[in-house]
Amino acid sequence: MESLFNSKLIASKNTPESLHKYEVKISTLPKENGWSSMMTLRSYQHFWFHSFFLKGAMHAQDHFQAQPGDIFLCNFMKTGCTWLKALSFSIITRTHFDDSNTPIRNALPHDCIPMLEFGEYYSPTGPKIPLYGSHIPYTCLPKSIIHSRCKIVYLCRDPKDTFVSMWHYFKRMVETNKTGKEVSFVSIEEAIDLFCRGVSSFGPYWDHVLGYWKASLEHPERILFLRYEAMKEETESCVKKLAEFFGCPFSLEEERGGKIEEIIELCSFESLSNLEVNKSGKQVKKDGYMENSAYFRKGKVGDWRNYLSDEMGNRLDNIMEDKLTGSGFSFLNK
Ligand SMILES: Nc1ncnc2c1ncn2[C@@H]1O[C@H](COP(=O)(O)OS(=O)(=O)O)[C@@H](OP(=O)(O)O)[C@H]1O
Repeated sequence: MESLFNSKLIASKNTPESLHKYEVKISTLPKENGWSSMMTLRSYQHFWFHSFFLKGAMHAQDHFQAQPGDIFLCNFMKTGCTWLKALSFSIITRTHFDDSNTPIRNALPHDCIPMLEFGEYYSPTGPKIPLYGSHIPYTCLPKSIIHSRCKIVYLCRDPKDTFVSMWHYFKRMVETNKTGKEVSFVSIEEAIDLFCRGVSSFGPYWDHVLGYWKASLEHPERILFLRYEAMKEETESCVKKLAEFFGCPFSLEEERGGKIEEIIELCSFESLSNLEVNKSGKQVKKDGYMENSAYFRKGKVGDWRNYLSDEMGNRLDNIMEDKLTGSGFSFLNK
């Protein structure tokens, strides 16, 4: 495990100046007004991106130099990356921190593991570990990630729960904006129409899933494909799988000493959502802020039923199934 800490992080951090040329390019790309007047989406390499993420993604494509020992935690938005980050960070740093002094107790998991498209190539808190998060689709990842053969964990989630989670998250973002302008936000009915057309942050969701799914079939030793629902149902076996995949499996002694349970408990929805930092902390952004509590809404499987009719749910399921046909992956299979 020591080697994980010694891996060299090489990157050029982005700056407002270095991002300017991307802003110019982005302004020429096809656009959709998206879900809100403050969230224009731009089409780039067959996916829809919010300009803010796209700037960072383009900069990463040009400048990010992955190292063979780096590990990327990738997902479409709202499929559980806060949880995956907390678990992965805890697994990898378990010989450096224990339950009482882990940075997870005092920082949002997103502040422990940097996000590639935010241009944060170094974690603001905690040790320099070669873990990164990203929502960038597989085919749009910086080439050095593919060529250096680093490991990738991909987490997906039932599309209906993902959509509902996303709608709530962006609604909250719009409500806390500081632009001083009146900002519109779509109804859930309009939003699902857009989602079903593939128009959502990092959408289409099906192409996002397919990119990583196909890559995981081609390179199973390098890409671990996980589902949120399986993590909920069999958390222990997923945590063991992650540790093995990261190259730091739990020893018998750790297993007997309850290390796995300790990590699962620390990273559970109940525990994380009740930490002071996650109850009252905020992520300050250009146009406002996002309360850390927005990353911990309900954490339930099947919550979509409280917001979508059966007809809306079936429509989304049918579109997803249609797009995934022939891939060997289906959200309808367990
Ligand atoms: N520890 C833990 N366990 C289980 N589920 C959890 C956990 N932490 C966050 N969540 C739920 O994950 C949803 C947020 O997804 P992401 O973390 O991917 O959001 S983001 O893309 O980083 O903004 C969001 O789902 P919804 O509750 O359905 O909105 C969170 O509540």
